[in-house]
Amino acid sequence: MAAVDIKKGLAGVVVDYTAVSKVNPDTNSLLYRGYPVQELAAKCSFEEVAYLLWNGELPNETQLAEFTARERAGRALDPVVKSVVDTLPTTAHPMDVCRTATSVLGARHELAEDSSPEANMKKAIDLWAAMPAVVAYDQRRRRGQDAVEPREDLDYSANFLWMTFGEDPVDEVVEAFNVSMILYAEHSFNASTFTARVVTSTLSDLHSAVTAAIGALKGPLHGGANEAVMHTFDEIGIRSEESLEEAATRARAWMEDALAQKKKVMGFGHRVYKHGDSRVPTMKAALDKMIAHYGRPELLGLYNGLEQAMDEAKAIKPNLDYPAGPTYHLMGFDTQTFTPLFVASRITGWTAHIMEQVASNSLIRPLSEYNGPEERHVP
Ligand SMILES: CC(=O)SCCNC(=O)CCNC(=O)[C@H](O)C(C)(C)COP(=O)(O)OP(=O)(O)OC[C@H]1O[C@@H](n2cnc3c(N)ncnc32)[C@H](O)[C@@H]1OP(=O)(O)O
Ligand SMILES: O=C([O-])CC(=O)C(=O)O
Repeated sequence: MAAVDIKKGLAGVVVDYTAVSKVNPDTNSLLYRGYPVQELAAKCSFEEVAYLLWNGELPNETQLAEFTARERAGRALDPVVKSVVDTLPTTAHPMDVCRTATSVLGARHELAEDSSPEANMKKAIDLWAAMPAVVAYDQRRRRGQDAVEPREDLDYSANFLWMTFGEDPVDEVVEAFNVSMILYAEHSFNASTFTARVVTSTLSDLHSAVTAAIGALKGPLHGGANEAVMHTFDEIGIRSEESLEEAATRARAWMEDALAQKKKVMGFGHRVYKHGDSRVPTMKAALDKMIAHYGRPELLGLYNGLEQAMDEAKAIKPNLDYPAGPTYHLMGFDTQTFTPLFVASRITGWTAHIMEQVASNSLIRPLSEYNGPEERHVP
């Protein structure tokens, strides 16, 4: 039998063109529609970046005003979604809640079966606008709290924090949250985006594709890693009375032990970047600001200790989920809510890819090499 070149995990396989983003591991850079992500994070609101991903250009003032008005008009918690969420146990994983809510919103959308460019753009904006209410309400109901009404005077990030915590958000926190939303928005053919493109390639609808993408993002080898990072911190033990150095020493010992046991430590490594994730320095700077804001140096100790021990032992660098996890923890999100925050952001990238797939579609259907039993017959 001739040897077949199996590309396990599709590693290194170029599947299609995309104009949405460029991940370049050689220059350690990430461009959204040509713009370096660090510049977008420093100079733009998440709304501007969402507009860019969907339209290919940054909005002018008039376009931004019209776009933000559309987003603000779609923020309220859909009463049917709320009633469905209320039937789910509070022990349900928030990613399952997000996935279910997306499915309900799809089934209820007046353009559910329309995949024209105009319909898909409307569905993308509607879903993106609706998701913070779902994520925020789900965290609140698990804490025994009622839903909070959205505020039209706040931007996307500030309103997200408002609807989650019901308190006026602090500018510094909003800024760090906005950075995380921008950095999480898009990353070429990652597993969840590819999932969305596979579903779209069968000419299925946008909400079906996003529902499937949420399922793919949930796993700890992908978006679920931001939650897993916090579980690592919890396992090591967060001790607020501890100094940075003491925390780092304990974290180093934990990592050495984990690696000796050949454990995979979530928040480290990447399929494409081999010398560090382009987004980490920007997210780490946001984390540093939050550590200073909340006065929690021991978290930086844990962060540094794990990073240094991993680098020394295996030269594997952190990915975006590593600084994002403790940042969201400091802001007050439940650990299980971290990946749904990623969902709210990545809806922009997923749906940009869905629209690109529709515009230049070919059914995605690779081949496999059979290695089961030889042909046989029922006795
Ligand atoms: C936003 C995001 O989705 S970013 C990714 C988030 N995911 C994680 O943080 C999960 C942890 N990381 C990993 O599992 C991997 O690095 C992946 C899945 C992200 C990329 O994996 P791949 O490119 O398939 O590399 P693979 O898993 O084969 O690892 C290559 C080697 O590095 C090791 N390695 C890679 N990541 C890690 C890690 N996080 N901890 C320990 N060892 C690791 C592997 O054990 C393997 O070692 P070996 O050759 O001795 O067997
Ligand atoms: O690109 C990947 O494989 C995973 C990732 O970092 C992302 O989706 O943001």
